[in-house]
Amino acid sequence: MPRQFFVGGNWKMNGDKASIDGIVNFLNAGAPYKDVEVVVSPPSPYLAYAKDKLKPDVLVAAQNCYKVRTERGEVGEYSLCVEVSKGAFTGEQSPAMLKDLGLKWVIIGHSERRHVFGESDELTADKTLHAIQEGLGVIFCIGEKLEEREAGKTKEVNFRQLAALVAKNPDWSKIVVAYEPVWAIGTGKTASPEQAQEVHEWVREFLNEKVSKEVGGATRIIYGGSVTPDNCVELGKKGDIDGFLVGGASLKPDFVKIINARN
Ligand SMILES: O=C(CO)COP(=O)(O)O
Repeated sequence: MPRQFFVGGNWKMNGDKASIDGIVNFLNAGAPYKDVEVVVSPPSPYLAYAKDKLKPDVLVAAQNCYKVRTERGEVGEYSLCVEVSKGAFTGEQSPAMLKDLGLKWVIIGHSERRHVFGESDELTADKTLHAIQEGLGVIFCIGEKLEEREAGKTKEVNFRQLAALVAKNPDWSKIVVAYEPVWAIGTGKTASPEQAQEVHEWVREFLNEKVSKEVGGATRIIYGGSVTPDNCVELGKKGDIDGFLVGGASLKPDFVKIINARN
């Protein structure tokens, strides 16, 4: 089955009601989005505001959520992943709450969470598991830093981040993998279509091998890092690039061109 193109807009910590009204206007004015899944991700305080105004073919994702709690068995023979829908975790939001808002997606493991807030591979995998257990889809971000790429560690870093999730045995039908090389995020330095395709191919091979050929073939692997209306068409022509996760350019009207990169 062909993989449906997927375009996400990650607004990060940007926007207020007035600017969100503007984004909603250009997204709602676009012709019905065909053959592409469109998901935008406002900051938490605006999730409900944006969702209420957007037309139904634009879905809304949160940018973060709480994790599962792992409990060891009595004799340490097994571990149990416990979902936590509420509790004393100041500043957190549970997947159950996101579902209650009618959201279908959450972004997890963005490099800004990993590197600005120090979130580990393990925590990222635990958050992903929790979101999936609650029925949400997860945009699971991976990517190497510039010094890691220069040290020849691109494959190793991306595989390590993925392996933490593979170890949790998640439902892969709920996961979109976003390859976002850290050196390309917000820098204006896009990975070339060839550079991105190379890593996407590695990721697919990794999933083929470590999970199954079915999962490798079906999982959407999207690219993020300085995607613009000017470079999206060439990137989107590559066989293993199944869409984009867009930061800065998702706040501007030309985002609609990126949504339609394959049309
Ligand atoms: O981090 C990104 C999307 O999650 C990419 O950001 P930019 O498109 O601004 O480089």
